[in-house]
Amino acid sequence: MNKTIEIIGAPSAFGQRKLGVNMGPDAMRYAGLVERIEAIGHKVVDSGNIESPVIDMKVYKSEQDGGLRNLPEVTTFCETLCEAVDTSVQNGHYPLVIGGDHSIAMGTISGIAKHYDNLGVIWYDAHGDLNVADSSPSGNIHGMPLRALIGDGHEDLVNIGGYDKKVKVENIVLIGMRDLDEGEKAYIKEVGIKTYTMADIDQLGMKTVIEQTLEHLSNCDGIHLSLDVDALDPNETPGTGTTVPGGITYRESHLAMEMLNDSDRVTSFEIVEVNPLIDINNQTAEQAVGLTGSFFGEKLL
Ligand SMILES: NC(=[NH2+])NCCC[C@H](N)C(=O)O
Ligand SMILES: [Mn+2]
Ligand SMILES: [Mn+2]
Repeated sequence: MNKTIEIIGAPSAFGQRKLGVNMGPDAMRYAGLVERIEAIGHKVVDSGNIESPVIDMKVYKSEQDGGLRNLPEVTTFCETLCEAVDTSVQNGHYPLVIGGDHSIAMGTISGIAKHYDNLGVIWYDAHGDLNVADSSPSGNIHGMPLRALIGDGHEDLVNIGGYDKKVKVENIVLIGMRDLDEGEKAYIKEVGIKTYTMADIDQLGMKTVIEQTLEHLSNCDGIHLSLDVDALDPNETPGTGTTVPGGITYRESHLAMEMLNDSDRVTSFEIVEVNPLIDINNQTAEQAVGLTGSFFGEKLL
C-alpha cells in the first residue's frame, strides 16, 4: 500500500558531545533518501529540518549540567519536533524522522503517542537509553529518552508535549542490546522489559526475534520503530558517536526491516545517530537509506 511519507529532519546534537550528528539528516538526503522512497512508489513530503537552538560550544562541551547536559536546548528542540510530528500524523502522513542524536525520540514519540491508545515501541539499539540523571555515567541525554517516555526523569523531559507516560513498559521491545549501564540493567529486570541481547539474536536468529517482537506487541494499535544506527556493527557501520563492537549486521538488519514492512504493523519510523563527521565516505548514511528502503517495501525481485 502506497503512503505519503513525511520526512522530518531533526538535526539535534545536544543529547551528546560529538559534533556532526546534527548533519545526519542532510547526509541521509545526500545519500538519496527521497529518491529511494519515491522509487518504491510512495509519495514523499520533505518538510526540511526542525529549527534548532544555536549550539553554544561552551555549554555543549561542558563537563556536566547537573547530570543533564544541554537540558534547555534538548527540551526546546523536542517540543518543536513533537508539534511537527503531531501535525504530520493529523495530516494523515507517515512520519519518518531522521536524526540527530537519540534524545529526539522524546519529541518524536511524544508527538505520536497521543494518537494511539496503546503504542508499541521497538528500540533497535546497542543501548537501552533507559538512564535517569542519577544513573547516567555521562550526563548525555541521548542515554535517557526511553526512560523519560515511560515517565521517569526530569519533569521537562517527561512532560514534552504537555503530557507524561507516553509508553507502557510492556509495550517496549529492545533489540540489539550489548552495552547497558548498571542502573539500566536493574531497571530492565525490575519492570520486565522484553529484551533481545546480541546473544539472543545469535541464538534465535533475526527472523524469530522479529516474529516474537510482533507477537509481544500484538495488542498495540500502533508501533513506532526507533532505529539507532549504533545497533549495527561498527566494522560495517562506523559513522556514529557511541559504537559498541559485536553488533547486528547490515544483512540481518535488512531482514528485520523487510519483515517489519511485510507485517504492515509499524506506523512510524525514526532513524538516529548518523554522524557524517566520524563516518567513512558517508557509508553509514548510505546504509541508513538502504534500510529505510527495505522498511518501506523495496524488493530485490
Ligand atoms: N543513543 C545513544 N547512542 N546512547 C548512548 C548511551 C550511552 C550510555 N549508556 C550513556 O548513558 O551515556
Ligand atoms: Mn545507541
Ligand atoms: Mn540510542
